[in-house]
Amino acid sequence: MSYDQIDAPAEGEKITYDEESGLEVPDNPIIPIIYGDGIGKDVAPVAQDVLSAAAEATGRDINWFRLYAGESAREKYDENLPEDTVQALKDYRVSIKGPLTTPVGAGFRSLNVALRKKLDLYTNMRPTYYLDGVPSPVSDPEEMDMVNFRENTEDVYAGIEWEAGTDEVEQVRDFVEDEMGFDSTIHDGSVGIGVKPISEFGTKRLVRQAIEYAIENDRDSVTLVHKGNIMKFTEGAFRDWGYELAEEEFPEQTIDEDTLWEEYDGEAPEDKVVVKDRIADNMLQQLLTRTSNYDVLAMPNLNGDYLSDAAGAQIGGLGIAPGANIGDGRFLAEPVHGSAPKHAGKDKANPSALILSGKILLEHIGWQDAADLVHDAVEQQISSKRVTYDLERQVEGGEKLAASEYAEEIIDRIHELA
Ligand SMILES: NC(=O)C1=CN([C@@H]2O[C@H](COP(=O)(O)OP(=O)(O)OC[C@H]3O[C@@H](n4cnc5c(N)ncnc54)[C@H](OP(=O)(O)O)[C@@H]3O)[C@@H](O)[C@H]2O)C=CC1
Ligand SMILES: O=C(O)CCC(=O)C(=O)O
Ligand SMILES: [Mg+2]
Repeated sequence: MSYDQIDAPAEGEKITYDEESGLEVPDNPIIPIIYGDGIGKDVAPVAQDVLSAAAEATGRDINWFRLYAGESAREKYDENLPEDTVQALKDYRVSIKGPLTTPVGAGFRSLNVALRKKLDLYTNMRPTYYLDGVPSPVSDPEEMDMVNFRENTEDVYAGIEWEAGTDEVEQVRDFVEDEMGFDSTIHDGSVGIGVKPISEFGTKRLVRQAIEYAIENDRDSVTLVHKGNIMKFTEGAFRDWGYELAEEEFPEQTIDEDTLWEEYDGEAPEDKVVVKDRIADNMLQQLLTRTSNYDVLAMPNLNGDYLSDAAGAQIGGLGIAPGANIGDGRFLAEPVHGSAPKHAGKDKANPSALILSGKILLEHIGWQDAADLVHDAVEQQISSKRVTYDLERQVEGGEKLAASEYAEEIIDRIHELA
């Protein structure tokens, strides 16, 4: 396998994939890593060290393959997302990345979204769970144990939009008003117009992953989160296709909420996953008021983006909220947070979100023992109150550590726990 400006590590083997048997993972895999922009450059190298320590403590060896995107790629390649990077992510299948900055209002489109689309990583899975000792603005943060499945390739993130003042936007306006009959719906004068595609295919493969996850992990419910009362033919269709998929493909394993009450008096049998739906604005308050009623959530792209940051705030904030992008035979771990430019280059941002994203990666390749070590070491470290600035400011008696010091102490704990 040859690339233009990068070389794969000389040591290590490739993770391979077969549609029938899934991933084949050697004990010395090559795993690509993109450090990312902003705080990515602070948290990624130290998270990498923590994950290497967990692998070594369980008798394995990760051979990291550094790839470039965003600022680092502009320096090396004079472009944002080189073909080398995309090709290596495809070739090596299981990877991890830090955050990449996207300019607001103008400039290039999101490289994070581009990667998800180019690799067809159609699900963004963001688990939100409580770690002992984590400070939280709510009284019962331990009630939060949700896994968000966010559709990753369509919705308003498809990037189909036209800028105010262009010929294109005026053509779209004419089409919408004159040919589609929405006369007087759009205000006169400057306007930007976007398109929100939500497909049956995109919805069903996302909801399928969410239901499969719920079944495999013994979860109680899958909630479809949508704004289908207003956006009837996009988010409303998302809800309808979600229920349809559950009925078509999981008739024995799922029941809907009506059946739950009519046949089971609100107590679902142990072997059934309840499929229900909530309108998105209500869901955002239910996160706070009825936290323990929710388990696995499945939703279109924008709802999932908003909801995962809001849920993360309840369990300590973006500094500890992990995630991963998942497709068929491809996986890219990535925290919920962005590049937080104002904290960049100061060795202060919390690396836990990226470390715990790496924990999802370890689980994905079947290294549960290494994943457990990472989880336990991070939890112990937070309970010790020796934490990064974001948690220190919320913990009584906390001591502030640099990101690198915090990660070193986690590595010491991994060695002690192993
Ligand atoms: N997947 C990706 O790569 C993502 C990229 N982005 C991009 O990142 C850029 C910045 O976005 P922005 O809206 O500021 O959101 P960010 O998630 O980057 O940061 C928002 C705030 O969250 C807190 N925070 C985030 N990460 C950490 C961390 N690791 N440790 C401690 N605190 C943290 C900080 O809060 P405080 O200052 O209060 O301490 C920070 O100011 C944008 O260009 C955006 O497009 C955004 C989200 C995801
Ligand atoms: O790509 C970006 O810059 C932002 C994306 C984002 O907020 C997310 O995926 O959570
Ligand atoms: Mg986001």
